[in-house]
Amino acid sequence: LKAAKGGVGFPSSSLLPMTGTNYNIAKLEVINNGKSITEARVDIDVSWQSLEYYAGIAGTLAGQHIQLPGGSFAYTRREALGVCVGIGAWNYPFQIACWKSAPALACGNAMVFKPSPFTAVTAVILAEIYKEAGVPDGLFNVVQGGAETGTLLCNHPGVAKVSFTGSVPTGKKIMEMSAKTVKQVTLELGGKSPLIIFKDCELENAVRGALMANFLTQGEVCCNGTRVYVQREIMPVFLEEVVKRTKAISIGDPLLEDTRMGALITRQHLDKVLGFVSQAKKEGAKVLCGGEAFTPIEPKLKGGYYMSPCVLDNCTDDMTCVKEEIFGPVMSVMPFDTEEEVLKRANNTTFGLASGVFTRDISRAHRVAENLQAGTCFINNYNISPVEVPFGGYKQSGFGRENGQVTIEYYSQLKTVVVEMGAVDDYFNC
Ligand SMILES: NC(=O)C1=CN([C@@H]2O[C@H](COP(=O)(O)OP(=O)(O)OC[C@H]3O[C@@H](n4cnc5c(N)ncnc54)[C@H](O)[C@@H]3O)[C@@H](O)[C@H]2O)C=CC1
Ligand SMILES: C[N+](C)(C)CCCC(=O)O
Repeated sequence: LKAAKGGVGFPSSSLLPMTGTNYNIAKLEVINNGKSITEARVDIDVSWQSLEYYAGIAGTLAGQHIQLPGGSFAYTRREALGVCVGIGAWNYPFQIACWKSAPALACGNAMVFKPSPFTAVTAVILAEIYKEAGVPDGLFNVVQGGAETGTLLCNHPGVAKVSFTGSVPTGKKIMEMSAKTVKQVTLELGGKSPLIIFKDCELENAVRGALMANFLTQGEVCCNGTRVYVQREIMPVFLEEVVKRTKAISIGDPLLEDTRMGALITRQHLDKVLGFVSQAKKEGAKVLCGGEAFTPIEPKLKGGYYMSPCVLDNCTDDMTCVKEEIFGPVMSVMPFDTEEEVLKRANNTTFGLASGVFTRDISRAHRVAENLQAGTCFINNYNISPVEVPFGGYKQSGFGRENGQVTIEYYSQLKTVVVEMGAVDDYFNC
């Protein structure tokens, strides 16, 4: 925890080469994932905040006392589920491991965590941190592997719960496997979230919000607001600003302080994202900037999986780039005229992870938030996720929540104890 906070090293770690105090988890996460060091630091901050938050909540877990007639009473106890499995995605490797294990351990469970094979390293660092903090052996375990390992964990009869972050197709398989022994399931799946920008917005904030909604972690974020609906009157000025700033994003060595966009996760994934851009062009979208493989000047970065962030104009709701999760730095922009129309279009998706609205009209903001079918609605910002605030999906984006007090309910079960203070009824008259 100390290391996460300030770069204080762990003497016992075999994985972290110690070169002073600044070789910290964030740096390792950059090497793990490819995101910029500036972002990785935020991820690690959010991670230790999650550990502290649930450590605090652990002492507050309580049941209810219910009085019954005749002096009898009942009480409820919040108890652990048992062994919980966490299966993580590669976009927020350390943070996901914390978001799952912190509430799990706070509720008295053990956790077996399987990171994505693309980002295997930092979950092991978390295990070392827990060990140093005094967590007994076996309470938090990291198992490495891919789909086969995940399948074994989900089918294991000794596992009480599976918490999964990843794609919708894998989430469906997890649910199916878990059904065999009635395991509880939390699913944090994909999205194609709408971001609605009204003409009365604070434009500067709306433009910044659109960048936040699309370009963090190279666009590989499940709750990204990739369908950007802009009220027609402000479309030209919005596009001008958003394109100007998108072009100015510094892409390159993610370990450098000035870099704001690093490399995508794999060559295959980069090709997939570039394929979405080609398909968008074929379907009539106009590339206003980016959407191409990018080669940084430094020779050592040649062959890296970089691409320039892309803004697509002339998009319509039926295009592939507007319907499917791209999971890369590609923003699709569409005009709208009325609130009623845009709400219908925004909700016309099988996903429901997040949503956003920019407006200065307070009534409109809350009305839109109420009517958007998504687990989160950001008003006048996007993609901020304080640990106190529940995060999770509607529709095929999943169910269950992470963060916030409510997550306790997803990692515990309620026992009712009924106490008779009088005689037992002679009901059978014998
Ligand atoms: N919602 C989100 O945060 C994420 C969404 N995705 C989406 O999924 C796409 C594919 O990325 P992947 O890493 O292949 O995601 P994925 O959903 O296949 O994998 C996520 C995790 O599940 C594990 N897994 C895969 N198949 C499994 C199975 N049958 N049983 C149990 N565990 C299994 C993986 O090893 C990994 O740890 C991305 O391009 C993106 O569109 C990917 C990562 C995160
Ligand atoms: C931290 N935040 C909100 C940008 C993304 C967290 C969800 C994810 O795992 O993609």
